[in-house]
Amino acid sequence: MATPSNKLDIPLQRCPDLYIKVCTPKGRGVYATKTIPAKTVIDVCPVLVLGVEENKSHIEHTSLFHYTYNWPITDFDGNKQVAQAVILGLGSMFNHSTQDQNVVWERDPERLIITYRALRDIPVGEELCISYGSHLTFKDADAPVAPPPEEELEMFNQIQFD
Ligand SMILES: C[S@@+](CC[C@H](N)C(=O)[O-])C[C@H]1O[C@@H](n2cnc3c(N)ncnc32)[C@H](O)[C@@H]1O
Repeated sequence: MATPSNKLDIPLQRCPDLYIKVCTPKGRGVYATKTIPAKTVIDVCPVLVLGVEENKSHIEHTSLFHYTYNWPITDFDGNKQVAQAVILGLGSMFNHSTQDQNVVWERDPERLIITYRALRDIPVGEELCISYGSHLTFKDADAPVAPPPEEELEMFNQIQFD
């Protein structure tokens, strides 16, 4: 058996208890086939960092735009910039959840990978979701539904007089 010998080599790890469900309200998504314990490594994904110009001139005009992550880089003059990166492996399949994120991710800029881990126990059948932050480019299928105004007023009255 060969093991990685260089410290920059990347041992891969993917949780096997997953499947991609198609035709969900968010398109395709990653779901658990078994309960996944908190802190389990879900996937280690290599990334492809795009040049800032390449991204602006080309990628932003394609569907790939909806799959890229911000990626901090330092240019040749030592200036810090935010580039974009395409995440290979399962990373590009995780949908967003505002209220029920159950997967966290961590960049490794030196080795050009992202590691995804379970934030808590994920029960069988649940979708694995990350957070894309607060600037979404689509209508959030998980957004909390605001109560109709009369119901809101009733709730307010209850809080005041109960
Ligand atoms: C990185 S892709 C995720 C995989 C994608 N669902 C697919 O089928 O290829 C990001 C896209 O998924 C969809 N998506 C992710 N989270 C969503 C959410 N909370 N509500 C609605 N659509 C979502 C949006 O179309 C978004 O541009």
